Amino acid sequence: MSAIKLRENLWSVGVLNPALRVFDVVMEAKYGTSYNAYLLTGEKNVLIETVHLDYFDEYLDNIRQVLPVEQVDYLIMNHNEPDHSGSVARLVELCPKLEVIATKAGKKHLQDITNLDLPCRAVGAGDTLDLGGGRVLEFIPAPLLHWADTMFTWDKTGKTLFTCDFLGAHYCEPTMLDRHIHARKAYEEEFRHYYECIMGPFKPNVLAGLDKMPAETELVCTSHGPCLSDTIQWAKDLYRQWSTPEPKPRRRAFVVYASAYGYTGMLADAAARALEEEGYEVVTADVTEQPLSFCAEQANRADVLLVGAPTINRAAPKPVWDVLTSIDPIHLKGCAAGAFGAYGWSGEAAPMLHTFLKGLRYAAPEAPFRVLFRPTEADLAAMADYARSVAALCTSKVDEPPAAAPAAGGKWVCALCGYIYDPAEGDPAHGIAPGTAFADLPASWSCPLCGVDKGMFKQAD
Ligand SMILES: Cc1cc2nc3c(=O)[nH]c(=O)nc-3n(C[C@H](O)[C@H](O)[C@H](O)COP(=O)(O)O)c2cc1C
Repeated sequence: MSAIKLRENLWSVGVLNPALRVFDVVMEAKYGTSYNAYLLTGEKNVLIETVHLDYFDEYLDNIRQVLPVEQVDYLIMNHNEPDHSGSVARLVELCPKLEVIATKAGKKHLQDITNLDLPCRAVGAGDTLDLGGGRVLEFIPAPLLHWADTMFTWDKTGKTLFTCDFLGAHYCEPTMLDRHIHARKAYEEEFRHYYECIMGPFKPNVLAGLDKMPAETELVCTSHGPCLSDTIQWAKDLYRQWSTPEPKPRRRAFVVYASAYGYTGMLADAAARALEEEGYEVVTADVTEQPLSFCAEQANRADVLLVGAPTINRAAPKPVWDVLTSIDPIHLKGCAAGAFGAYGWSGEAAPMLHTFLKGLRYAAPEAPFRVLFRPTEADLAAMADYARSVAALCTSKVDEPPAAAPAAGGKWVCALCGYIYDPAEGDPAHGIAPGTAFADLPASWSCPLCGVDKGMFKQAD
């Protein structure tokens, strides 16, 4: 793909990778992808993103179709995953006077990815870059969309928002414009697939990101797939719909199991009955009868998860693992889980499942529950007790009322790395005196451990 003029002073200089079929190890890419990058020209010339290292030469050719690469003044990195930042080191080699711009977390990622001490300016909310000629870029941090370092860059003059992965899709559109997509249905499916795999784990951040998009945006330049102009509202509406939590009047439990001779199934039924009596909305599924997609969805929406498997050849059978490895572990706060199963002599399955669930950071009882061959009535009663003991560990909320305005004096915790800001201690290493309330920290303050912005902190329980 060559350089494409998108607007006055704005060029697409990214590349297509139509042969890609698997992205980030786990994500199918039926139609390949593009590594998008943009060049803003004027008194100062600005590149936004680089591309995957394998495509650096093509990227360079595209830039050179517009201007000599040595004339680029700034490189803005909205997000530093290596598919976008992979070529930064080579670009800096060619343009030693280039100044790189990223969030504080982005600067750190970039240094860890290039292993170089790059000339990088860290920017935060409201910071701007004056390009001369009346063109000023504004930076809008939008953390965890989908990395800690993510930000949007807003070009008010061109009414263009550079969103990196946000609103993107793995799709090759050679013209780079949504209005030219021929296989519309295929693109829409990829748009959804991309949301589910990349943005889905960060739904609250997606809603925050939508609210940060300037209303007058006319062009959205993403980092994968076509730029959006005609379909901005369509894309925003879908992101909002997919990210808005459904009402949850009751806690949900999912009892999922496999069973060769029905013994583990008997335990599953006893657990489901007990949880129903506890007031839970309960779904039960045998993994050999229900599709993995259904089981994965139920596991991800459950407040309490009970996983059962017989021991088969000293392990739990694969279909059960398929469900467990489909769980998105990012938002399991408050959720509880337990493992159970029938066995014949060695009984490894339930302990293995239990260890895995604890590894995902579910609240879990001390031990799994297992029974030799066919459960007795006493075993079924004990299984019901076990299910209740798991439910007792669940602390997830039901239909949470809108968050009250945070009190100024309490502790705050970083959602990314767990660092706790204690007003009593302050952060003297960064000029914050003991006794400074979180609300009084300057907007430029960031997490001393991982570098994310203040906005990533939540009030500690
Ligand atoms: C092919 C096969 C392999 C098994 N391997 C083990 C094993 O390694 N260790 C064990 O404790 N039980 C083993 N068992 C016994 C089952 O775990 C036991 O029959 C259990 O009660 C089955 O429960 P279910 O009816 O829920 O499938 C095996 C059973 C089968 C059919």
